[in-house]
Amino acid sequence: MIRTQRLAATTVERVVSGASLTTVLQETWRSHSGLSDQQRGAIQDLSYGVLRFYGQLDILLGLLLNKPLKDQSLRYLLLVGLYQLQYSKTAPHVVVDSAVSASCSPSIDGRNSRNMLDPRHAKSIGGLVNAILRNFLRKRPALLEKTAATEVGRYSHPQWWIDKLRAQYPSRYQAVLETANIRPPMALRVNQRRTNVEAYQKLLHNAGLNARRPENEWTEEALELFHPVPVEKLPGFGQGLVSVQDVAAQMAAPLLCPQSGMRVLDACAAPGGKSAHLLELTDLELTAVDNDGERLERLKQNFTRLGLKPYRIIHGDATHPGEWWDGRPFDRILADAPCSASGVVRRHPDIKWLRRESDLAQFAEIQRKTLDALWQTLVKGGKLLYVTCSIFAEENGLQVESFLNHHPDARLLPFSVPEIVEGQLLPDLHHDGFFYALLEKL
Ligand SMILES: C[S@@+](CC[C@H](N)C(=O)[O-])C[C@H]1O[C@@H](n2cnc3c(N)ncnc32)[C@H](O)[C@@H]1O
Repeated sequence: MIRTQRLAATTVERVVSGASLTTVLQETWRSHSGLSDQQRGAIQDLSYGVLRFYGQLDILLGLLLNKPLKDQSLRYLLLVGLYQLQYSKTAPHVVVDSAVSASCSPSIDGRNSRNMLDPRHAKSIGGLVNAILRNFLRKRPALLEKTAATEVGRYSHPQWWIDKLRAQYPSRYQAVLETANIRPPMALRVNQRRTNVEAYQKLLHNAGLNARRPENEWTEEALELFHPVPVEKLPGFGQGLVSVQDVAAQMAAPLLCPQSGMRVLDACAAPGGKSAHLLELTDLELTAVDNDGERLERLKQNFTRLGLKPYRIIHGDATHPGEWWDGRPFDRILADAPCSASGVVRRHPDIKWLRRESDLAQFAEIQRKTLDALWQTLVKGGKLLYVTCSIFAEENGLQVESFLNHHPDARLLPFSVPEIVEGQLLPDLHHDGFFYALLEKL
């Protein structure tokens, strides 16, 4: 466990310094190729867990320290230890002993080598780690109460994020914040070109995996697994029977109401989840555009796995359609714009610590440019579905309001889904947070 604690600590440290969790983990797997599946799973669990509760753990650690720690790697190791003591099933003495050993053994990445050179220093660091973690165990109820007296400690989100949600959703912000710290379910989209929900549910059952239809009736193809598993364990995954996709994300394709033979543009398409769903539903002349070449490769792999054939895949910029558009207007456009991703924090707990409040204005500007540019490529009478996985009004309701003010030839169409309130679907235990606006060109 020493190694997993250390690597998780390094991972969290790098994320808090500005790197994305997915990127850091990928680099860790590459540079530590000898890790077993179990070790990888443990490092991943610890890193996700610490980031989920980073606000609370950071305040707890502050209460346990007499003065701030200079050694940052030690600080992150202690956060990992506190997370394990509070949230994991590992026996407390195992967590503490392992953290003590991890703190005074030579670092995996070489940064702690001075401890190895000076045994007295190593001993005093080990003693400090032991004292802090045992102090937490002794004084846990009082410390937790003190931590929960602050909003950051209670909700483990940055204060600006909490303030914004409180202002925008006065009666629902607490539930939204609490839900964001709960592990998400694993939702599947059954490829109706290859099988159907009932048949796939049986396949899952035969493989010892149980799944249910989601309570809402938003999409016909969704299943929710009782227990998440790696995709390789899903029967027929490689043969394209199924994809992993949140239930709320599965609303996009039906909301766009595509009809057979239509010219459809997915302008921010990679890695292709919503494009693939569109093609699974209907025969379309689908153009998939994205400005990220690597993500487009993943889109191509997904289409191949699912047996789907788009009309064109274009490495291009949605804000400059003149560079790739053939001039024939589209009947339907999906604009799943880049956004803060504040609605998918359960799946990506790093997001809440990486985002700055000032990022919202930048996202809103890219979204505005994307909408303005794509509108020119839509046929009269055609529909554009604007989507974000954000829960902030700046990227959602306010963005669409401003668009409608500047485009007299646009009309906002209503949805018949009661959970979508003014376009916003807030996250809950069963799905992520999304925003949807269906605009018709008059
Ligand atoms: C929310 S993700 C799309 C997810 C995708 N629709 C799906 O369901 O799998 C947003 C995408 O927009 C792409 N993007 C960002 N800016 C873009 C631009 N100016 N032009 C085209 N694509 C862009 C990003 O590379 C990213 O893949």
